[in-house]
Amino acid sequence: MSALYPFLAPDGDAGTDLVRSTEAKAAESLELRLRVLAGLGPALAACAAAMAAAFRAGGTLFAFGNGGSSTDAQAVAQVFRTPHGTSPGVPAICLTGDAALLTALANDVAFDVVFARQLAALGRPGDVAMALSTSGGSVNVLRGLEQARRIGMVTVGLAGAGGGRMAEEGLADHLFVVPSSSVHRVQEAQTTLCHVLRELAGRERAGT
Ligand SMILES: O=C(CO)[C@@H](O)[C@H](O)[C@H](O)[C@H](O)COP(=O)(O)O
Repeated sequence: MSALYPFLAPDGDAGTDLVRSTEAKAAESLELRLRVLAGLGPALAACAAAMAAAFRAGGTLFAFGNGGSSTDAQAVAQVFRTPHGTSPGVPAICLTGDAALLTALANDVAFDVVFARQLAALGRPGDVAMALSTSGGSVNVLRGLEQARRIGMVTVGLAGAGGGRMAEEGLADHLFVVPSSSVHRVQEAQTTLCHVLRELAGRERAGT
């Protein structure tokens, strides 16, 4: 019987295997998150301070990514916009929420520019671009970061798998690499990093 997931323990070997593999994944996920957070403390604090300064000056956060990272970018925009205790919400927009716009840009221009073109239209110097990618190599994400830098935005990159081109090309002022080649483990750890950044930036902004 699993302590973590008793509902996953039907009779028989298949059920036992499922429980074991689920528990192994949960343990791997927890260990990775703890390791990442332990190694990135000062970098997270520096990034949160830069984000808080941007928000104090009226800046907006733009989050973007593909697939599961698109879902995570939507969660980022929601969690930064929502007030938490004494910390007010900040302007935050996810660049994958508008299907009409995304499909028009992809169909009429190119999929590689779906984030860059939106940032060209909406971004201002001092805004914050947060790019999420598990490979660090999605071209539309890299083009988005390039555009954000051209505008003079603060660029934040979350990548896995060694950081990929996002790391090689130095496209993020604040880069957080999750050392795993598992897309799912990377996404789980990135979600945690985003929540920590929101909390630290909120505290920094509130001066607590
Ligand atoms: O999330 C999953 C699988 O869980 C996929 O949808 C995954 O996000 C997609 O393959 C993305 O296109 C991968 O892009 P990236 O993370 O390498 O930038």
